[in-house]
Amino acid sequence: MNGVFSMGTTIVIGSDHAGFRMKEFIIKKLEEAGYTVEDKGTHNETSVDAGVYAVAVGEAVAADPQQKRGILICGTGIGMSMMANKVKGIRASLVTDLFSAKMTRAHNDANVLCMGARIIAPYMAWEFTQTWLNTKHLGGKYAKRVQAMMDYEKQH
Ligand SMILES: O=C(CO)[C@H](O)[C@H](O)[C@H](O)COP(=O)(O)O
Repeated sequence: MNGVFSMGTTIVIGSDHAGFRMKEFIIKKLEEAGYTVEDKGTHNETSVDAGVYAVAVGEAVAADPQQKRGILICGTGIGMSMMANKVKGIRASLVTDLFSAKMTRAHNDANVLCMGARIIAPYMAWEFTQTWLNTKHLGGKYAKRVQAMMDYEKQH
């Protein structure tokens, strides 16, 4: 899907303990905005390993790339983005500012958004999420570059 995210899009979301509260906040905002949300956990603030949730979200998005997009939240967003990018078909992007939230869709066609709950405030995360959901991939030379990434992944 190259266009903006439609209301038919399912948002698959996951966090570790550090991102749990922000995940709950983003789920509430997404549901209020009319999105369908699939919550892969974690479900409380007990310490867990972020990678488990990154893989759960990544695999769900990779299995249904036309209908699903992912959001991952941990303390920094770093481990989540590293792990999610190990899942074939995933272009996960760590975002800490609004410009990056926009460009990661417009130029990179990211299908997973990663954020750090110890870095940004919840309302910033919601602003980034809305921008990310509503920005169209520009296609053209950018699509060619994204395709080169995916071709490399297939060949290795
Ligand atoms: O990158 C991360 C996950 O891979 C995170 O920032 C974690 O949330 C962080 O490392 C968790 O740290 P904690 O000391 O276990 O709370």
